[in-house]
Amino acid sequence: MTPTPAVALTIAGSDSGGGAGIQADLVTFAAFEVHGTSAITAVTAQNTVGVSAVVTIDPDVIEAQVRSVTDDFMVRATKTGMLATAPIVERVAALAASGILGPLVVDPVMVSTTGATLLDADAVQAVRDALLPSAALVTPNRAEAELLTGIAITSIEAQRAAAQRLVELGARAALVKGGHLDGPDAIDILFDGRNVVELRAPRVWTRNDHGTGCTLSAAICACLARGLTLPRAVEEAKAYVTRGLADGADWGLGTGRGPFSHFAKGRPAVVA
Ligand SMILES: Nc1ncnc2c1ncn2[C@@H]1O[C@H](COP(=O)(O)OP(=O)(O)OP(=O)(O)O)[C@@H](O)[C@H]1O
Ligand SMILES: Cc1ncc(COP(=O)(O)O)c(N)n1
Repeated sequence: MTPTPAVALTIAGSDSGGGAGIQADLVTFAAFEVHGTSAITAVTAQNTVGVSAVVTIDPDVIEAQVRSVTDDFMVRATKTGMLATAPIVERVAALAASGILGPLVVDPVMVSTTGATLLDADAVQAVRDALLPSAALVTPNRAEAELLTGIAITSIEAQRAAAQRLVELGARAALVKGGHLDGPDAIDILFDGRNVVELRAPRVWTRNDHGTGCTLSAAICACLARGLTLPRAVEEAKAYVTRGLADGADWGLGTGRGPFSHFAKGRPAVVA
């Protein structure tokens, strides 16, 4: 029999194409043998080519979903994804500040791989001012780190500077991802307020990279729920992403930026 799993919560948007958002998060939680719960912030009509419609959910209904989960389950860690609007960011930040979410991984989703806006312009400031102070970790990609810090990310040194700035802004730790920088390796920089760690993996040449950011933050969240330290959680999550990208590199799902593979053989090597 499988022992009772740890519980993680994702507060994010739905991707009808199943590549990113809530769908990627729940599949990733399951891969790490963590029970996944969810609060949906927005419904997107989306596929590998684009986003054709977005409906945001009333903050009261988002809060009700969160409280339904936290009133009944022991949530060990939470991640946020697409938060869409400033009022949603502010409501989620208030829930986080009240202490019911456990360690919070903030993936500051702003634009989809296919170029659609997933966070209103006026919500960026709410992420910076209200949400970052509750984050155990914030995981921006290049463009998100630039918007949040004002630092142009053109090098590893700039990634380090941005990670340090994000910690100054209130996050306990920052992972500035390098998937959108050039070079033979995909290099992410983790700063936990004391140490800088460089995570490096060979770049996989593929068009199937839709959902990698969601998957990375969900995998970190799952590992935190299982009791791993932050550096170990990030290391395990990065390995999961690299393996999945390679596994699905030649897939032909959809005609655009295809979904990431969660079917790589072998279980994630997580020991709590
Ligand atoms: N082609 C690649 N090969 C290997 N690793 C990659 C590749 N692209 C991205 N990564 C890794 O995947 C993770 C997500 O990084 P990225 O910078 O792409 O974030 P993102 O833009 O939020 O993701 P998404 O592609 O879902 O929008 C990081 O660990 C990054 O280093
Ligand atoms: C609902 C939702 N959440 C997040 C993303 C970002 O993922 P990606 O950058 O891979 O498109 C997305 N496209 N849709």
